Amino acid sequence: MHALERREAIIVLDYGSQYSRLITRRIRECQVYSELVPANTTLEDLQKNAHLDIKGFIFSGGPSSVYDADAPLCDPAILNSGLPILGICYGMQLLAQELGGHVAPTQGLREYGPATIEVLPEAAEDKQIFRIFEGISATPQQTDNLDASQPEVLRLPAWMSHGDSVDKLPEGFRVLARTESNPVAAIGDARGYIGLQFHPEVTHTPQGKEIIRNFLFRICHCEASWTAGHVIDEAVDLIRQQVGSDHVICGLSGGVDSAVAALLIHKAIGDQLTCIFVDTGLLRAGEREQVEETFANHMHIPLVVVDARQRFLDKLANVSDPERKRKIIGAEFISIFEDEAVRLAETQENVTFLAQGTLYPDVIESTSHDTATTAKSIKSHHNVGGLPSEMKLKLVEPLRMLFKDEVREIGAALGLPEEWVWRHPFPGPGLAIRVIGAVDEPKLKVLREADRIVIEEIRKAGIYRELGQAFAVLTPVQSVGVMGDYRTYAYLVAVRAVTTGDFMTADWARLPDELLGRISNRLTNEIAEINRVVYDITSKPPSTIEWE
Ligand SMILES: Nc1ncnc2c1ncn2[C@@H]1O[C@H](COP(=O)(O)OP(=O)(O)OP(=O)(O)O)[C@@H](O)[C@H]1O
Ligand SMILES: O=c1[nH]c(=O)c2[nH+]cn([C@@H]3O[C@H](COP(=O)(O)O)[C@@H](O)[C@H]3O)c2[nH]1
Ligand SMILES: NC(=O)CC[C@H](N)C(=O)O
Ligand SMILES: [Mg+2]
Repeated sequence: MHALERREAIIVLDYGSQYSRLITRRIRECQVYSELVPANTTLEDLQKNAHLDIKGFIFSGGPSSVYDADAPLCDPAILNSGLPILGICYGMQLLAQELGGHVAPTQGLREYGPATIEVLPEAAEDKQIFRIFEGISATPQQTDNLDASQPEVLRLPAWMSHGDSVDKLPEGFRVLARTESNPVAAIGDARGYIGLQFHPEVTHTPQGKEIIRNFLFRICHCEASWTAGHVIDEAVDLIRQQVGSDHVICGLSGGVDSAVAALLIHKAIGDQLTCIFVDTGLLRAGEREQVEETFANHMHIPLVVVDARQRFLDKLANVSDPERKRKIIGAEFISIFEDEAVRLAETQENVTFLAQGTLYPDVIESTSHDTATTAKSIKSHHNVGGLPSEMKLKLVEPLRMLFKDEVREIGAALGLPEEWVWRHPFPGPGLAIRVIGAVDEPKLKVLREADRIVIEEIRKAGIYRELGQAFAVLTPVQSVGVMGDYRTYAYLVAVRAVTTGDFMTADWARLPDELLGRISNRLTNEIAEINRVVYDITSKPPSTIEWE
């Protein structure tokens, strides 16, 4: 076992919630180290990890019901460890049942989505138990909606997703909050056992992060000391351990993720690294030149540029199914990396690793490759679910457990130029998944031009940084127009701009009318193949950010 530095940790037991890893991520945002482990992990297993100084546990939500015969439980030694435990949703129900309470299907309304919890004023009487809500208040906006005749009740918006409820408390517990339809929305006892029926880890529970902070700092007495510097040191250690003296090639795309992956690997193994940038022909206007120039100026790592434009176009000819496109592109990338590894092997020994800037959202939406979860597959991101089943190179993915904003923070700490840190993500399959349907060079040309105009106008309006992503989509729809008294029959382009923090959920951006007008004007005036422009006003969910 590698000797990692011993650090305070909160262990999250995963009962299968979509949000399990969001919990660990929220904890890390509070600068406390956290690990997600399968629900059947025992205290003894955990104690074998010398680097963990466990300060408390969180039981996640999950799809099961605790009274089912096959419901996942927890190691009794964890319950008896004397360490604080926060149970969320299923986790609260489990905690309640295992400590002698009772859980049953909810009488009356089940709760899915937004709800309002009322923190009971009498709960504040016992300061020890009330620590989880200490110092929490409604925002002025939330207070505006309050009933003035009941000023003492603290009402907070919260995200709910449950059909079971705790109907009998374990001994020593008291109810801390309720909702209109559920008398037990939060419970606690003096030892630091807390149950929340709502999800504090999602952004739809605005005070959720404060509640998690209370658990970490007031109940578990953690110190806020886990920083980007630690994450870097640890990643560097793990890379050295995994790679040894072998040579790594790193797929570099010009995006922030692969740049940060390359910097981390370079820090770990120096000149055992070669970066490879593939010109897929599916890139945006000027992108190749830009990547070459920025890389030469800022990174001191050898870069190989592969011109694979024709290869990709040939493979994609007449393919219109989005999943097939993604799989073809994923396989082509790998085949190119393997060819390059062979070429490099003429001058380097043991070229055995391929590094990618894969992030957690790529992993979770692609498949349940992540052993600790059972989430459903949405689309095959080319670098995860789109990978061929047999690969000659072994993967190094130092960012696989992180979210975009965490990667940006690490990039900044590693000295990546700000311009690069804040670049909008651009998917590896590139314009191929923004030309809806079959891809060919004439369509790519139209879209490349459209994309350039959209981004140019957004930068001019000074709102590039505020947006998570912005781009144009070339639809296969053609419609009738009139230009200079002529009839036109040309393409419909959709403009998409979203705001998001972690790219797991996103909202459509409320772009100013004038900006939308200018974009529409320029697209139709400057590109003959376009005579109609629409703006995409769907959030994710139910849509995704990309159209394919
Ligand atoms: N043109 C390319 N050449 C080489 N590798 C690429 C290319 N495009 C994508 N990749 C590889 O696929 C991975 C995933 O791509 P993805 O677009 O998610 O990440 P990124 O480009 O590094 O960052 P961002 O999400 O900010 O665009 C990259 O980290 C990189 O390893
Ligand atoms: O490297 C990538 N390979 C892919 O196959 C891929 N598909 C989507 N994306 C990017 O992932 C984020 C979420 O996108 P979706 O909401 O469309 O799933 C957004 O930032 C997308 O641009 C990809 N990135
Ligand atoms: N999201 C959850 O954790 C749900 C827990 C439990 N299955 C319920 O419906 O109440
Ligand atoms: Mg990219």
